[in-house]
Amino acid sequence: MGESKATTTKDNNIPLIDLSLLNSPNNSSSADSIASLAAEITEACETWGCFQVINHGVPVEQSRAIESAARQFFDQPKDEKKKVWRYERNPLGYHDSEITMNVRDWKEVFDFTVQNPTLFPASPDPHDLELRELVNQWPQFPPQFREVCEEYAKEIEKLGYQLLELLSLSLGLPRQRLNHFFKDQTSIVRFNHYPPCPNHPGQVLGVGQHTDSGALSILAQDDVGGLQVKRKWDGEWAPVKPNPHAYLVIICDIFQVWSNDKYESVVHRAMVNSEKERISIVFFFYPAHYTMVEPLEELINDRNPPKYRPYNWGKFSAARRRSNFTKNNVGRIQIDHFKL
Ligand SMILES: O=C(O)CCC(=O)C(=O)O
Ligand SMILES: [Fe+2]
Repeated sequence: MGESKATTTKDNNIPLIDLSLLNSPNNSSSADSIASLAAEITEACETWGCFQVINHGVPVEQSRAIESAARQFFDQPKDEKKKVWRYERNPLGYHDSEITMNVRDWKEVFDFTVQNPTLFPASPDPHDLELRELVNQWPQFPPQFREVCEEYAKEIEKLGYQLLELLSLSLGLPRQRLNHFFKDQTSIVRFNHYPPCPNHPGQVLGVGQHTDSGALSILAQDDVGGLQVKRKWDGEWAPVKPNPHAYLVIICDIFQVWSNDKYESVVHRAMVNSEKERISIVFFFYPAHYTMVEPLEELINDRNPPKYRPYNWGKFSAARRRSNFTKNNVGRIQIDHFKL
């Protein structure tokens, strides 16, 4: 008999975690049941660097409303969308020319922040202490676009905190250990729209392989499919099958640093479809701009010394944004630059 190395999660199925314990009306979650949820998350993060959640508490009407608003917005002529064009001083709104790892992506995007306005460094220069207020740009059409986005942001932020607390427990830390980093959060909700790509579907990527730079990303996608995550144990691409009831939770670079590499951010990409357009909606949970990101002191010791030197989230993120505008991200800043 061949030896079986299969564990519960090391197959082709991204772990599915049920959060009904936290989101049912009369939830009487005991410490034990929360601990077992946290243990599921530990395994998922170590094995995959991502997991799906169901019974996540975000009302279905709100996810439907935001998907429909995104679709109606992108369906407009380019000139209409350009009325909320993002520019370097205020990088929120619409744009269509993102570059991932030096390759132009086949997509258009609309971004808004969860806190409006959001305080952010004016430049990546570490000596420049000037801050700027980033202000959302709301389109006139579809009507209620702004309300739909703001309502959704409140719900997805609640889920973000629930996941943050479970992740903190999953690392053996107090439940609210990480919450303070998000007091003045710089989080963004992003709509990604990938038009059909009839000519070169094999060569063009909707978004090239990358890791997300924040703490976690919470991703919803429509029924077309195309998102893939890289399996950590063999480097193969695994498709994330569309599930209208689930979000994909992605461990991002900040968790990799906080956990001193116990959790690694997951590499992912989106393929284009030759016939169908595709939409995804991502919540990027980002801490306050002044956050110094470094391995958490409780998780390091003589045998496990810090693997990263501290970096400033706002400056890091400003440098990433600058490289999007210069359309040249050769040497784009990565957490590897802070590796000890
Ligand atoms: O559209 C997708 O499924 C992936 C999007 C993504 O990875 C991103 O926006 O960072
Ligand atoms: Fe991503």
